[in-house]
Amino acid sequence: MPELVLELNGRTWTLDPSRSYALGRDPGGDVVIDDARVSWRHATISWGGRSWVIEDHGSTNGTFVQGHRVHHMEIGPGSAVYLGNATDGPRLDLSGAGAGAGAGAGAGAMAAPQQAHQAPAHQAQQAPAQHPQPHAPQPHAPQSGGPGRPAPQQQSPQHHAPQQHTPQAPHQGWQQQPPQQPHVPQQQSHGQQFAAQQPPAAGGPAGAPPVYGDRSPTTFHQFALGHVMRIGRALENELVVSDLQVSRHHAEFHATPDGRFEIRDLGSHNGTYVNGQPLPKSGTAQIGPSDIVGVGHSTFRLVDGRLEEFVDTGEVSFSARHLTVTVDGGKQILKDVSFGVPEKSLVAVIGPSGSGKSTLLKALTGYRPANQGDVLYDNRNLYKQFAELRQRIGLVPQDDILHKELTVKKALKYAAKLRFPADTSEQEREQRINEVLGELKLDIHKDKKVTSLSGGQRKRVSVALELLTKPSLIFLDEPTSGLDPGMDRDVMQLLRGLADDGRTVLVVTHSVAELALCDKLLVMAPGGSVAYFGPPEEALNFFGYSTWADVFSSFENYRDYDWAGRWKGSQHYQMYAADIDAVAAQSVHMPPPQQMRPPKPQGWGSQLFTLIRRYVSVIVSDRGFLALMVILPAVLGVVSTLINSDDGLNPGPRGPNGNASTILLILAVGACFAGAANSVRELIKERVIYERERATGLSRSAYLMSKVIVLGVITVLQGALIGAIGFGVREVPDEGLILGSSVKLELALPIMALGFTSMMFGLIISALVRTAEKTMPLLVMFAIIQVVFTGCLFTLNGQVGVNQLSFLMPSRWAVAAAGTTVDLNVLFPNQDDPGTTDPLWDHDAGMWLLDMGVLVAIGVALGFVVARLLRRHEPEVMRK
Ligand SMILES: Nc1ncnc2c1ncn2[C@@H]1O[C@H](COP(=O)(O)OP(=O)(O)OP(=O)(O)O)[C@@H](O)[C@H]1O
Repeated sequence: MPELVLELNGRTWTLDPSRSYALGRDPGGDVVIDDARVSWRHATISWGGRSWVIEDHGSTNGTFVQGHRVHHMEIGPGSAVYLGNATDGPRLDLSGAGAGAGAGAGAGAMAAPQQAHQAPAHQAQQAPAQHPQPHAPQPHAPQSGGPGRPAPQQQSPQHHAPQQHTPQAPHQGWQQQPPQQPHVPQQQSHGQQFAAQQPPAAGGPAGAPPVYGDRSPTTFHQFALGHVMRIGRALENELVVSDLQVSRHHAEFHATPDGRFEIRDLGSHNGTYVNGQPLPKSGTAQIGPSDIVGVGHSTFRLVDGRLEEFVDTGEVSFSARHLTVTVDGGKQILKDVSFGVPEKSLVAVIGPSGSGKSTLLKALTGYRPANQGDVLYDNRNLYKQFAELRQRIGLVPQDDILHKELTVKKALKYAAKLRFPADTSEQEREQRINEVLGELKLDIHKDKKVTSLSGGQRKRVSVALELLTKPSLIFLDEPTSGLDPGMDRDVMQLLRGLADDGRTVLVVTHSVAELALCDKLLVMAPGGSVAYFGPPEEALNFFGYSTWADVFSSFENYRDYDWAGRWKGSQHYQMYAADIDAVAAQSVHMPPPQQMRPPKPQGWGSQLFTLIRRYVSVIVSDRGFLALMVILPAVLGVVSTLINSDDGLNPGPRGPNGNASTILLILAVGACFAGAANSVRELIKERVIYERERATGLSRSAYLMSKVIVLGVITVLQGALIGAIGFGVREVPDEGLILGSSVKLELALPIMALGFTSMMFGLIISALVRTAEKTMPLLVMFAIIQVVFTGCLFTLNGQVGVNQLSFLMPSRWAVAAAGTTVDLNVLFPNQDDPGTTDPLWDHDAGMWLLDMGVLVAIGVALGFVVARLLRRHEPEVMRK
C-alpha cells in the first residue's frame, strides 16, 4: 500500500495507509495546525482502499483544493490542500514516499521524514492556544452555599464581580460538581453525514478539482455547444426542477456555437439569480466558470462545459462574523457578535432584556442588516446575495402570523397562494400544504379555527406556514412566550425535529427549561455583546452558577463588567468561536435597494384578488363583526328619526328649519363613526402578518387596496343604510339638483362618501398607532372634531381661520353636498350675519359636484398617507 508524505510548514509526516490522521487545532490530533481559521477537528486523511481521501468534518472555514471547497475528496501525490482559506490558509503538500513517489515528492519531504506517530512532541508546541489559560476569567461562584444553593448575597462588587478561572477548574464553591470536559465540537458527525450524501462522481480522480464552490454537486448535466437547456417545473423542460419556487418555464441556459454560455430568465415569478443578484425579468447574462446561477432551491455552475447542479435540501451551515449594529447617535446596540454552526443545528439565543436579541435576529435575517460584519449562509454572503437567499429563510415572529378566524387549512391555503408562483396549480399547493400538515402533525387540526387551538398548536401552525416554501434556515422569536412548561417542551422538541430533519434553526427565547435540546447556546450580555457561545450543557459551569436566574442576576448587577472580554479570554471561545472571529470585520455594503427587493411570486392583480378573498373569508367567519356591521348603521339611522321635524328636510313655514340641520348632523356623524370604526383596528391588528408577508414579496399597494375595497364596500353599504333610514322617513324636496326625482339617493350619496373618507381616516389611525388600545381614544377624537366642523352647530362661513380649517374636514363637505340639495342656506341661515350665505351650500348642481369631488379627493389623499405610514412598519430592507 502506498505511503503518502504530507508536508506542512516545513514539517513532514509519512502517512501510513493502515490508519487515519486527524487534522485540526485539537492538540490530541495527529497533525496539529495552530491557525485560528482551522477548526478544532477540521479534517481527516485516510486510505480509502483505492486512493487517499481527505474528509472535511464540517469545518467552519472549509477545506480547499484548487480553489474549491471540498468535503470528501480523493487526493494523491501532487495535491495541495488549503485549510481554512482557499488561498492563504495553511497548505498541505502531498507527495509520494520512496521510489514510487510521484512528481510531487519534494526534496524536503524526503530529507526530513517524520512518522506521524512521532508527532505529539511537536504538536504540543504547535498548539499553545489550546491550553487552558491561567488568567482566563471565570465568574463568581457561591462562596458559602453548596452547589444546591443559589448564589449567595453579593458583598462587594470587587469581590463578587465574576472571578476568573477556567471551566476545567471551577471555583472551589463548586467542587462537588464534576469539572466539565471540553465539549468536542459536533462537526464530525455532520461532516460524516454530508460525505455520505455525495454522489460517487463528486470526488473524481485524485487531484481533480471539486465540482461546486461550496459543496459537491447533487447532479450534473451535459450540454453541447449550440444547444439550449430550459429549466423549469414543467415536465417538458430539458432540466426539470420539482420545486414549487420555480416557474413552469423558468430560465434557459444557452451554449452558443462560439463557446460562450448564457442564462436567460423566461419571465420567472421568483427570479433567476447570478451570484445572488437578480436578472431583470426576461433578462440575459453571460456566465463563466466562477458564476453561480440560482433558480429556486437549485444553484448551477459551469465546470468544463458541463452544468453542475446543487440542490439546497436545507442542510446549510450558518455563521455570523463581527456583527455590529450602530443606531443614530453612534451607540452600538450589537457589538462584534460572531458564532457559527454546521448544518442541522438548533441554536438558542438567550440574554437579559435589552441585550440585543431582537437586533441580532433582524441582522441575521437581513430585516435590519448590521452596519458591520457578515452573515454567511453556507459560506455565501447573505447580505450581498440577499435577493436570492432571502427566499431560503423562514421567520416566525413572536406574534402569530395567522388570521385567527380562519381554519388552519384555509390560513395555509391563502399563505401558499401568496407565496408560491402564480403558475402553481391548486393541486400542487394543496399537496405541499398536506405535506407540511403531516410533518408537523397538524392533520387532525386542519379544519379547526386557529382561535380554537392551544398556544403550542398555534405556534406549530405559524411554523407550518413558514415551512411551506422549504426554508433552510428558520428563525423564531420567542416561540414559547406565554406557553406553559409542557407546551414549551413541545415547541422546543418540534424545533429539535426540524433541525434533525435537515435545517438550521435559531430560536430567541426567554425560557431556559429546554435548552438542553439545542446544539449550541448563544448568551448575549447587556450591551449587545456575546457572553458565551457553545454547548448548552457547559454554559452554567462556564458562568460558575447553578441556575440561569443567578447568571441573569449577575448580568443585571454587573452591567458594566466586560462580559465580552471574559468570553474572548476563555477556552470555550478558542474552541467554538475563535476560528470565525479570526477573519477581519467587514463593512456592510448592501446591494442597491432595487436588487434587494423580494421577487413578487404573484402579479399585483393576483395578489389583490387573493387578499380580498382572504379578507372576506376572515370577515365572514366572524359572525359578531358581521352583526355589528348591520346593527351600528341601523341604530344610527333610527336615532336620527327621533328628531321631531314636521317639515322634514323642507323649509318651515317661515323658511328656516333648524331640525333639518340637526338631522343632517346626526346622519353625518353616524357615517363618520361607522366608517372610522370599521377600519381603525384593521392595520394594527395584522401588522405582524403584514410585516412578514411584505418580506416575502407582498405588494404594499395591493395590500392597502384590498383593505380599501373590502372596507370601502362595507362602509358605503352602511352609509346607504343610514341614509335609507334617516332620509326614508322624511319629507324631502320634490326635485334634486343632479338626480332629478331621486332626491333621497342624492342626499344619501354624500353620507356614503363621508363613510368612505372616514374609513380612510380610520386606516390612518390604524397605521399610526403602536398598540390597538390607542385606537379608541383617537376614534372618539376624530368623530367629535367632525361634529364640530359639520357647520350645523354654528356658522362656519365668515369665521376666519376656523372656516379654512373646516375645509380639511370630510364632514364639512358631506353636509355641504347634502345641504346644496335641501338648500341649507335657507333652512339654516347665518345667524351672525343674516345677509350672507355659505357658498359651499349654494343650491346649485355645480356646487353639489364640487362638494362631493372634494370629499372623495380627501379620501384618496388619505390613501396615499396610509401607504406612507405603512412603510414605517416594514422591514428596513423593504422601505423603498
Ligand atoms: N432603533 C433603535 N434606536 C436606538 N436604540 C435601539 C433601537 N432599537 C433597539 N434599541 C436598543 O437596543 C437595545 C437592544 O434592543 P433589543 O430589542 O434588541 O433587545 P432584546 O434583547 O431583544 O430585548 P427584549 O428581550 O426585551 O426583547 C435596547 O436597549 C433597545 O432600547
